[in-house]
Amino acid sequence: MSIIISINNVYKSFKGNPLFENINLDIEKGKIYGIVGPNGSGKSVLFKMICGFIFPDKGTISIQGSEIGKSKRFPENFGVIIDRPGYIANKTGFQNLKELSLIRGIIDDKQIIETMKIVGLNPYSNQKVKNFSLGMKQKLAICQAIMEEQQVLILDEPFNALDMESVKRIRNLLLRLKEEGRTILLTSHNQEDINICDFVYRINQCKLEQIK
Ligand SMILES: Nc1ncnc2c1ncn2[C@@H]1O[C@H](COP(=O)(O)OP(=O)(O)OP(=O)(O)O)[C@@H](O)[C@H]1O
Repeated sequence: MSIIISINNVYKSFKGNPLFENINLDIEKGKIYGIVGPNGSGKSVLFKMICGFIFPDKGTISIQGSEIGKSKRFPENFGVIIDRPGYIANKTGFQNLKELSLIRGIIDDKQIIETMKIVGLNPYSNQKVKNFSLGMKQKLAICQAIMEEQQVLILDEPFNALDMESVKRIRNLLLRLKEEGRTILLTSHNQEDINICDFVYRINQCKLEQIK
């Protein structure tokens, strides 16, 4: 068993209100983890701490053995959807993904086009992102999270705003990515989405309670 993310005795509060008290979790490579809990229970905060966007008050989070700290960069090889990504409104979906791909410079146009087709977006469309529906923007967010074959996917409500057929398509895609050995953490309020998870944890009274 290979542990890719390790959460150790993490405590996090905002303005004296605790969200997490001494939580521990080891995330195994090549599995899908679901995090559930009511609105405001801390799902997004947990994901932000794993990505190093915010820091625990106490405890540590390690990615493949190296601790995320204030001096460390965003973990490499993470594909992330947390909050809605900012897009360049006057550019097409392809142009937006192309801009993002230039940051790391590791994929070519063909890979962007392939990824767009996989999620059900037309890579050749002239439609600008400002005219995209919510579901189309969500598909674009999924594209940026997976297009560089990121090995860990941190997906906060990835099925948001998707129609039923698209939800099925993305669920199957995530299962396929898992078979390739990618590790996926997701949140959802829908039980059927949670069914694709190997392990499920519920945030309950500031703890992570395993329910699957
Ligand atoms: N930067 C911040 N400063 C202060 N409070 C914050 C901050 N970020 C999150 N919170 C608070 O932490 C709590 C948990 O927020 P979070 O967004 O993680 O909830 P969630 O479980 O993802 O909810 P939802 O299901 O609605 O998406 C909320 O009460 C929120 O107001």
